[in-house]
Amino acid sequence: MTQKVAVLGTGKIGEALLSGMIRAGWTPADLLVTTRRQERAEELHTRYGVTPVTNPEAAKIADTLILTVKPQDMGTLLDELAPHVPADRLVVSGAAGITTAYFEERLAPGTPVIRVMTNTPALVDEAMSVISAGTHATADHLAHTEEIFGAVGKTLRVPESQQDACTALSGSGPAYFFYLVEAMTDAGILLGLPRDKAHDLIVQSAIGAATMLRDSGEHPVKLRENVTSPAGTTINAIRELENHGVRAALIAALEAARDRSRALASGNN
Ligand SMILES: NC(=O)C1=CN([C@@H]2O[C@H](COP(=O)(O)OP(=O)(O)OC[C@H]3O[C@@H](n4cnc5c(N)ncnc54)[C@H](O)[C@@H]3O)[C@@H](O)[C@H]2O)C=CC1
Ligand SMILES: O=C(O)[C@@H]1CCC=N1
Repeated sequence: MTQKVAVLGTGKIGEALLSGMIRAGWTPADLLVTTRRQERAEELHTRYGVTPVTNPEAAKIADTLILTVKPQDMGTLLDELAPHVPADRLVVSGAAGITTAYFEERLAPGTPVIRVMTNTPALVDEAMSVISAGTHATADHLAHTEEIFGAVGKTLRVPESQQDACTALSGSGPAYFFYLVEAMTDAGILLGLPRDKAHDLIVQSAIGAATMLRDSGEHPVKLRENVTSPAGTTINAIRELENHGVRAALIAALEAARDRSRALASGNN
């Protein structure tokens, strides 16, 4: 039987997922989208051939509802949606912080809910999506969700108690790497390189390092030690990173992101 999937609130993450599903072979006719603005709906229809519907129509037609609005908009969406969702629909939330219990309290008793935290590399099929089942979600629901998010990268099942930490690590993770590239490019400027050349050098170094991390099987400490020659250049840079507390800053930064994810769960906007 054909499974229809609706993406409700098709912004950056919703569109990344949708486009990846189509690249992976999903039929656009089986994909529905909801948006707040009519022009956005037309744009998505023109770009992908998917069908724009209203939120209640999505609940009626689709087997799986993927909710990708901002956490702050989830309450309003659910107020509109919940009365229309039959209890046999699978509801997947892609929002930071919001718990499966939050949905279960607002949907018909027994409705299966799954919480997913993906990230923007979904745009290039390199997402990391972490998946947790709510009370009523079965192994089949988990497998179906993995199939959907597997279209845009890797998936990992985690206990829901780890979702806020995963949000801090991989959900927000790409931003830290972009920030690092931005800061290292500034360093290149300070050292007298043109910005475009500095950018290219750093980006290629990032791609090389990421590929080694993924493919070499080596621990990151070993990979870093291999770059760090006795009395060489790298150890001088590492000493400055340690002097400036960069490791502690990263730990504190990710802890702050985790705490913010927890706060979003308690409706703290
Ligand atoms: N941006 C990121 O890197 C990541 C975001 N997320 C999560 O994904 C969700 C979406 O984030 P983005 O795509 O960045 O936000 P976005 O703002 O680009 O997309 C959300 C979309 O939902 C629409 N919307 C809001 N209320 C609606 C309603 N009632 N009916 C229909 N459409 C509605 C908005 O118009 C907007 O287009 C958030 O919950 C966020 O926590 C998860 C992982 C990474
Ligand atoms: O910053 C945020 O809240 C979202 C969730 C993870 C990445 N972006």
